[in-house]
Amino acid sequence: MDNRNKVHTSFNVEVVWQDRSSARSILAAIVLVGLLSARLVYTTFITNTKPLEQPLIINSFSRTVRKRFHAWMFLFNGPRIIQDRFDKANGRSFEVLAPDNRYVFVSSVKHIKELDTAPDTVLSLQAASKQMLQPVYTMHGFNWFDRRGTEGVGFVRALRTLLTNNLPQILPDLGVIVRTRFMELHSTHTTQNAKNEQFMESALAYIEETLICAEIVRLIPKFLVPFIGGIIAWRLKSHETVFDTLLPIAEQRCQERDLQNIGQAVPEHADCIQWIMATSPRQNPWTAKRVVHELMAIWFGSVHALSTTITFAFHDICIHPEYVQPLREELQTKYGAFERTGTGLPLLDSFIKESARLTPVESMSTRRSALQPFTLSDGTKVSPGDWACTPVRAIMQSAEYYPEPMKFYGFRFVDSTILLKSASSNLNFRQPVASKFTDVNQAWHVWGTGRMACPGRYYASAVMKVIIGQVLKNYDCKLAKPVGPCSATLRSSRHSVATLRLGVNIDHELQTESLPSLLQHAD
Ligand code: HEM
Repeated sequence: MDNRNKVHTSFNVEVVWQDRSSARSILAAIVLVGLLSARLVYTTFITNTKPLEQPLIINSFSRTVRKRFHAWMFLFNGPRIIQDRFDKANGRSFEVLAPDNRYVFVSSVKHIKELDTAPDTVLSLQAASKQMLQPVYTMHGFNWFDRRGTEGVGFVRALRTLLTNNLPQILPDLGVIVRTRFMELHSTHTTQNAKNEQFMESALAYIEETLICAEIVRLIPKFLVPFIGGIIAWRLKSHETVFDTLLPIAEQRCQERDLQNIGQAVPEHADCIQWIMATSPRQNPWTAKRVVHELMAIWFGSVHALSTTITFAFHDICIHPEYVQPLREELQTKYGAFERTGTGLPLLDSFIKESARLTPVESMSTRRSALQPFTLSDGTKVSPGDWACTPVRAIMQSAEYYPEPMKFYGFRFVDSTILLKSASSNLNFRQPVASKFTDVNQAWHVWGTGRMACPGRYYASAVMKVIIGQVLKNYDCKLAKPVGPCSATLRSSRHSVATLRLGVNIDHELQTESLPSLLQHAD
């Protein structure tokens, strides 16, 4: 540990929106701005203009333009707009407009329950995810059903139960992979050790491409979607590579499944492909193509939020260095037990939770797209196509649930029996009731709410502890650029733009590598 003070060189870990993709992102942004303007003109002048004989035409026109302008502003300033409306709403439901959507935000226990108990044929998470990700164009033609359960919800058991139960088998390997990967980063300067480098590259690019391209498809006028979406799908290569690489594996597994059904002995596999297959509908088992589509959707859902949350946690480690020592002490004494069980490390758990509370990836949670008209008990209407959702960031930063809500207290969630000897009162600041990062309740919507809360959260939490734990144990961490923004906003999401510098006791040159690639290796 002492030699951390002797650091004389460092390497950079650049996260999420990285150098090698920035050219692509800029190009996409230019295209996007062009499309935005086209859509603004289209919606303002074509779809919203009233007949000329109407009185107050000028007023109505300027109102429409103002409304459209605010809706477009949501793309660049979503979290602030949601916060402002939340502050004014005083616990009532409120509306936010985006260019392509009307969002109805609810934050009371009663209204959230109404969303959770609405039938899947009326309010749909699947339909909201489909609009958000445009999988037909970004995920190799995956056209999932709007209605939840049409093809089973086996993936919930696969992730919530089977994946979680297997954490003790997965975590030790994951720890080795993370350690090795970081050692490679500063010793060889290459990333050539993956089994299939092209697949790994594509699996990472696929996340960024999905985000950017789904955004374009959502914003262009509807009649252009099949045409432009088709071009995008054809131009994107990463989703094709991911699909083509996984398909033969899934085909082989399907063959093994068929052989097993007629009583033949087949190899055993303990991985997500197998669990997804095992939990697919018995009557109508999924084809290899369907299994790969499911994996691609889960891959997107897991990597994006996970890697960004980890990055923000690293950012907080850099700007709150007083937490490093107690976290290291906990890791030294308790990491082994955590690896064996997949649970534990309460200080690190609380630190990550506090980081996610103050810098959540998302400001909107529990998204449900209305398939049929829906009315909340206060009379607020959610029309087909509108979304009902919760203002997760605003709730998590509300004084109603969190004392001194805007202050970072890394250990505020730990049990009061785990008091730190010799720690300042800052470090010992506690919430009235202890809680865990994986909890789901009225004050904590990071994983959604109710019956559809994220089934991958136990895995996500454990993976974060492995990665952050390994870095804390072995490296000093600081921001390469301490001043300047650490994130960029798109709609209601924040994306990290931070660069971390990890100090090690070896000479080497600067190198950039992305955090999500660690996760690729873990897979
Ligand atoms: C920090 C990381 C993550 C965050 C913040 C997150 C957050 C969420 C949220 C907000 C939802 C929607 C729940 C609702 O609307 O009520 C969700 C659903 C889901 N998540 Fe996660 N998630 C994360 C990681 C993961 C991982 C690692 C996996 C897979 C291993 C995963 C798989 C899923 C799936 C399959 C669903 C859909 C559940 C359903 O339809 O019932 N997530 N997640």
